[in-house]
Parts: sequence; structure tokens; C-alpha cells
Amino acid sequence: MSSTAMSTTPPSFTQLNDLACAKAGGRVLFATDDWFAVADNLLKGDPPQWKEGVFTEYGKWMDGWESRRKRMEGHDWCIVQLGVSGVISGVEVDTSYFTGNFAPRFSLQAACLPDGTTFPVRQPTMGTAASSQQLAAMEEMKTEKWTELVPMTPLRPGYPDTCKNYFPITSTQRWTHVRLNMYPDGGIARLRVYGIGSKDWSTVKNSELVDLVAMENGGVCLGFSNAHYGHPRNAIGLGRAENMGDGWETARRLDRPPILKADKSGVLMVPGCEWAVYRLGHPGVILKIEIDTNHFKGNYPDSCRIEGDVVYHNVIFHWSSRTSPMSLISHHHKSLVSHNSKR
Ligand SMILES: NC(=O)NC(NC(N)=O)C(=O)[O-]
Repeated sequence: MSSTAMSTTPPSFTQLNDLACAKAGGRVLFATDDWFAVADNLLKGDPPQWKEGVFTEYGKWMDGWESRRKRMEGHDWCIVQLGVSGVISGVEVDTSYFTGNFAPRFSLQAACLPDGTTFPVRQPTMGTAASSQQLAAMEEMKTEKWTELVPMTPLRPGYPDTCKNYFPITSTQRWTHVRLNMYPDGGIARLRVYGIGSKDWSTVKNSELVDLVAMENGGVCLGFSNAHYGHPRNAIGLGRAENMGDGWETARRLDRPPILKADKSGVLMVPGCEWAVYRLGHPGVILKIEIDTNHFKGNYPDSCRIEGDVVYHNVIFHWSSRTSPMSLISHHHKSLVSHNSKR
């Protein structure tokens, strides 16, 4: 089902959408033990933090999921409902800052559970663990429903050069949930589940207006010129951006002239533009485009051009910068046509 070869440089699957992150609607439904730090931290979008000398009532404050040193049979595990169900191409298990307390081994299972599958009510609270009744209820779910995507595999500790553990996954099935197992216990800072959303298009009427590029509908960014401050996949994320960090933001171009000059008609001439290519979740007739530059005030792109490609179902954004050579976009497009904005 999976190759377990671990690489240190980020593999290409890390450019895909994180289907599990909280911003995409990912949720922890169950965890065996939330003692030192709750499992929900696994799905935070921000990179893990370290707070020197900060302790909670239960131990050292840690940014991730950390269970107790086990004094009973078994191992610790949690169930994550993907925010966007889809095909998983790889996972990143980040053990940042868990050095003497990282989970020494892990495995990952996945399932495609029907809507309405119920789980015990979860109230993520440090210093708690699942009750024996909750564990017993969950045992019933420990059936053939779960498919192994990554078998039990060693993890590396959370030092800067060893904290990122990458695992490609070759399954082409659509999954709704993953189950993360730590053997036997310990800490993991983040779990990133990279893939492409898959929507059931058979239920969508021809006349229905759908955001064809949204990650929840299977849209994906295939390439870009620059993602220095923010990845262009952010622009197809769920809902509106909370802040600038939730958008696509490039670095200022180094080839911009030292002094900007206008031509006779008053147009500032600045070479080049930034671009991103998105594959739509489904081919469609594009009726409307919405581009939201929310939060970008001193750094929004001056203008843009959008191209469509029927063969590859791609839409290409070119951001040009007449007055200031920088480009970015924040959430959120609605179906695409062509758009040209000028100040
Ligand atoms: N210093 C620690 O991190 N100790 C323990 N963990 C926390 N978070 O306090 C432990 O035993 O793993």
C-alpha cells in the first residue's frame, strides 16, 4: 500500500493541499491520552513552537500531541476526520521539539467512513485520557474498516535536522479519516496529510454554480513562480483568510528597477510577473471569478491576467506589478473567467 522510504528534503507531495489541517476543517475525533498536550495541536496550521521554561499543571508545555509514559497495555492513537476527504499522496510527521519524549514509532491507517458515523463526544483537555467505556466503544471501530497506509515505522527526534519525517503513499482511494498510532506513547508535533480533495460530482446539477478551483472541490495548485511568504494553495482554501499569512504572497522581485519610471502614457514599466497554475476539481464552464485581496493593503498585486487551458483543465494566474513589483492573492476565488484590474 505504501512505500516507507523516508527522505529529509521535502518531497513534492508537500506542495499539495493539507487535507487534515484545522483550517481545512480537519478535526480530532478521538485520542487515547491527552495528558501533556492535546491531540488537536497536531492539526494546527502554524509551525510548532517551543516555550522555554513554560510548564503547565501537567508537565512541560509542548506544542503537539503528547501522551503519558504508558503504565498499561497497548499504545496511544487518535482519529482525525479529514477536513476535505480525498486521495492522500503522502504524510509529514513533524516531531519538532520532542527530543527526549518523541514517539519512537508510528503507523497510519485510513478509512472511508459513511456520513453519520458517530464517535464519543470529545472535549480536548490536558491531563485527561479516554475512559475505559470510551475505549471499549472505540474498539468496535477497530475493524477491517481501517486500511494501513504506513506500517509501524521508526520516527526521528524533534531536532531541527531530524524533525521532519516524510512518507509517500501510493493508495489512490478516497479517504475520509486517518488513524495515527504512536508506539507505545510519546509526542508528535504536527501531522500533515497531503493530497487532493475528491468530490462526488454526480450529485452536482449542471446549472449549479460551484467553485471549481476550491480545494474542497478537488482544486490543486500544480506550480508557481514564487511562494516566499505564502503558498498559492492558500488562495483556494476554505472560507476567507484570517490574516495575510493565509494568502499567496511572493517576495518582492529582485529585478525591479531602482527608480520606477512611467512611460509617456503614465504607465509604470516593471518587468515580469508572478504566476501560479491550478488544476480545477472538475472541467466546467466558467461564469464568474472572485479574487479576494483581503488583508493585502501595501502589497496587493497591481493587476492580474487569468488564462484557462481546456486540455489540462488548468487555470493560470499571472500577477503583474506595474507600480510595485510584488504579487500576492488571498482567499477566495469563485469560478473563473478572466479578470483584469487596474487602479
Ligand atoms: N521534560 C519533559 O518533557 N517530560 C515529560 N513531558 C512533558 N511534556 O513534561 C515526559 O516525561 O515526556
